[in-house]
Amino acid sequence: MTADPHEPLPAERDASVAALNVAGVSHSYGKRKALDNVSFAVRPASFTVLLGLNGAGKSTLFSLITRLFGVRAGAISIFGWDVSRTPGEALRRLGVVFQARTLDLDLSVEQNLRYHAALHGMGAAETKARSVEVLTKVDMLDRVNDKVRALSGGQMRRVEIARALLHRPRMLLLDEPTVGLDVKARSDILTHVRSLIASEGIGVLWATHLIDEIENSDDVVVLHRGKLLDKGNVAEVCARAGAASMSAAFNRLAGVDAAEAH
Ligand SMILES: Nc1ncnc2c1ncn2[C@@H]1O[C@H](COP(=O)(O)OP(=O)(O)OP(=O)(O)O)[C@@H](O)[C@H]1O
Repeated sequence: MTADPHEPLPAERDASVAALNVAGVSHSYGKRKALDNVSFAVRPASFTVLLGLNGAGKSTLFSLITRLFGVRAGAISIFGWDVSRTPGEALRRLGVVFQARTLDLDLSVEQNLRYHAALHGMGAAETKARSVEVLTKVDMLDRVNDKVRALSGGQMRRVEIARALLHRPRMLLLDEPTVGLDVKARSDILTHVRSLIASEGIGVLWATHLIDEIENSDDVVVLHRGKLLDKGNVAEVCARAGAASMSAAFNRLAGVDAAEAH
C-alpha cells in the first residue's frame, strides 16, 4: 500500500517536533531592523498568538516563513523541515491566510478553491471531496457556487481559511485575519480556527494586535519593534510581568499606555 502523501509523517504526530520553529531570526530593510534575533516555537495542536502593535514585525516574519523573503539570519522550520533548505517539504505542510485579501472576486468560491488545489497538484476528485470538507468546516458550503464578490468580508475570510486548509497543511499561519470585520464575524472566525486544533490537530500561529482575541489556554509570543519580549502561556507571561491580565502584561512589557495597545 502506498503512503498517503498528505498523511502526517510519524514525526508530525510526535509532540516534541515543533509545528513551526523560528530560531534566532533577524531581518533588516536597509538600516531598519524589523526583526532582531527572534526565537519561538509553535507546538502541534496548539493556538499561538503572535501579539504585536503595528510595526512589531509580524508581517515581516510571515514573509520569511512563507519564503516571500529569504531567511538571511537564523533558521525557520516546519515540522523539522527547514524552509530554505527543503522548501517543498516545508511549504507542503503550511497553510497561509495573508492580511490582504487574495481571492479572485469574479470567480466562484469553488473556482477559487480549484485554482489553489491545482497549484498544489491535487486531482479533480480529491479537490471536489476536499472542498466540501473544508467549506463545511467554516460553514460556507451553501455558498460554493456564488461569486466571491457577493460575499461579506467575514465570509470571504472563511473561504480563505477553507482554501488554506485544502491541501491538508499541518501548520496554519494567519496574519491579522479579523481586521475590518464586525464583532460577530470576528468571533465566528476565531471559533472556526480554534475548532481546527481539536479536529485536525494542526498548529496555528495567529498574528494580531487585538488582546481580546487571546484566551487563557493560548500560547503567546509578544513581539514589539522587532524584539521578542516574552513567550509562553498566558498565565506564565502574566506572572513574569507581574500583571493581572494579558492586557496589563503587554503594556508593562512593551512600555506602552493602554490607549496605544487598542
Ligand atoms: N518593504 C519594507 N521596506 C522598508 N521597511 C519596511 C518594509 N516592510 C516593513 N518595514 C518596516 O519594518 C518594520 C516591521 O514592519 P511589519 O510590517 O513587519 O510589522 P507588522 O507587525 O506586520 O505591522 P502591521 O500590523 O502594521 O502590518 C516596520 O518598522 C516597518 O516600517
